[in-house]
Amino acid sequence: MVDKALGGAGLRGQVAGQTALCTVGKTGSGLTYYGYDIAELAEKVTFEEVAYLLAHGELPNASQLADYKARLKGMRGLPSALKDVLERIPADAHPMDVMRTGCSMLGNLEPELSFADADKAIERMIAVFPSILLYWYRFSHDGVRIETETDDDSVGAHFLHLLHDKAPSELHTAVMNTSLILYAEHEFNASTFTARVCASTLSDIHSCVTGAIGSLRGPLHGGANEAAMELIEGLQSPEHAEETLMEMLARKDKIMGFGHAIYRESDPRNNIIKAWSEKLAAEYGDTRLYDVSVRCEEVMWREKKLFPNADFFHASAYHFMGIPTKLFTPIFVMSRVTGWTAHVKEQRANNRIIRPSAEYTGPEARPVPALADR
Ligand SMILES: CC(=O)SCCNC(=O)CCNC(=O)[C@H](O)C(C)(C)COP(=O)(O)OP(=O)(O)OC[C@H]1O[C@@H](n2cnc3c(N)ncnc32)[C@H](O)[C@@H]1OP(=O)(O)O
Ligand SMILES: O=C([O-])CC(=O)C(=O)O
Repeated sequence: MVDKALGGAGLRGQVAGQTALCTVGKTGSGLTYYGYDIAELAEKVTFEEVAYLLAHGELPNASQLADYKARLKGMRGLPSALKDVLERIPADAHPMDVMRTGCSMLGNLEPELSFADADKAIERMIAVFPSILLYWYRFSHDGVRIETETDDDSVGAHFLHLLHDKAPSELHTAVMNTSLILYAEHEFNASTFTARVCASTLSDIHSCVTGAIGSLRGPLHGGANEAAMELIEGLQSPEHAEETLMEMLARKDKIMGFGHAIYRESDPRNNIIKAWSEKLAAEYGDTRLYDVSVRCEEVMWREKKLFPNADFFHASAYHFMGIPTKLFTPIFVMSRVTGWTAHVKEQRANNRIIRPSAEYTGPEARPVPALADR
C-alpha cells in the first residue's frame, strides 16, 4: 500500500511490516507506545518503566519495577577486555563510533547464544551503554579511569553522574528521564528498520543494535541534534537567528532539527522537550540559546511550514545541562536501544527474511567484452 501524498521514494508511505509497539502520526501528530500517549508517559512514569513496557508489553507493577531497576543497577560494570578496547579509541573519535564499537565488543564478550537470552542481553545493553560511552570519554578527555558502578537510581542519573563526577540535581535527573522516554521508540524509523532487517536474517541482537547505531549516526536521523546545536550556538540573538535562517533558506540549505518523514504538522515530542529547555534556560541564567531556538521555530513555520522535530530543542536542553555536543546522539542510543531491541523481539516472533525487490534501471543484457576490447 502506498500513501500517494507522501510519494514512494525512500519507501515513504509503504507499509513494510506490522508492529504492536508504537503508532507515529496516527491522528496527524500523535505518538503512542503500546497504546500509551507520549505526553502522559513523559508526565507520569520513569524511563525504566518505559523500557520495561517496550520489553514486555505492559507497564511494570511496583515489585516488577523494583526488580528491574535492581537488575539494571547491577549490570553497569565493564568487563576489563572492553575497557582495554575503549582505552585504545582516540579522543577525536566520534562517540557514535565508540558506541558502535562498544556494542560490538560486548557482543564478542557476552554473546547472545540463544534467543532465549535476549532479555538478559537487552537489560545489559540498557545498563552498560552509559558506562561504555563515559568510560571512553573520561579516559580519553580527562585521563581518568572512572568507576562505572554508581548507585544512581536511574539510567539518566547514572549518565550525568559519570559525566560530571557528581550526582545530578533533581531538575537534571527529571529532564534526562523525559528525554530518554521521548527518544525510546518510533516505529519503522531508519535505525529501527536497520535492526529489523538484521533480525530478520536470524542474526544475534548485538549485530542488530550495532547496525542500528550506524544508521542513527547520520545527520538526517539521530545526528540532527548535534547539527542543530552547531547551528544555534552561532546565533547571537533572535534577530541574528532570523537573518541567518533566511539566508540559509535562500541558499536551500537544510536546517537540521526541522521536518519529519511522517509527521506533517508537528512532532509531539517537541513541545515536551521545549518546555524543559525553557526551564533549564532559566536555571542556567542565560536564555540566548532558548530564545534563538524559539525564533528559528517561528521562521521555519512562517517560511516553510516546517516544525521542530524531537532533536531541535534537545540541543539547547542538553547544552544547559553541561553535556558536550558530541555526546548528544549517543544519549539517543542509550534510549532507543529499548525500541530497537523490542522490534528485534517482535520481528523474531513472526519472522520472514526482509528482502524487497528492486526496479532495475541498468543496461540491457549484454556480452562481456574481452579485456583488450574495453
Ligand atoms: C529523531 C529524528 O530522526 S527526526 C529527523 C531528524 N533529521 C533532521 O532534522 C534533518 C533535517 N530534516 C530532514 O532532512 C527531513 O525533514 C527528513 C530527513 C527528516 C525527512 O525527509 P523527507 O521525508 O524527505 O522530507 P519531506 O518529504 O517532508 O520534505 C519536503 C520538502 O521540505 C524540504 N525540507 C524538509 N526538511 C527540511 C529542512 N530541515 N530544512 C529545509 N528544507 C527541508 C525538503 O527538502 C523537501 O523539499 P523539496 O520538495 O523541494 O525537495
Ligand atoms: O521516525 C523517524 O523517521 C525519525 C524519528 O523521529 C525517530 O526515529 O525518532
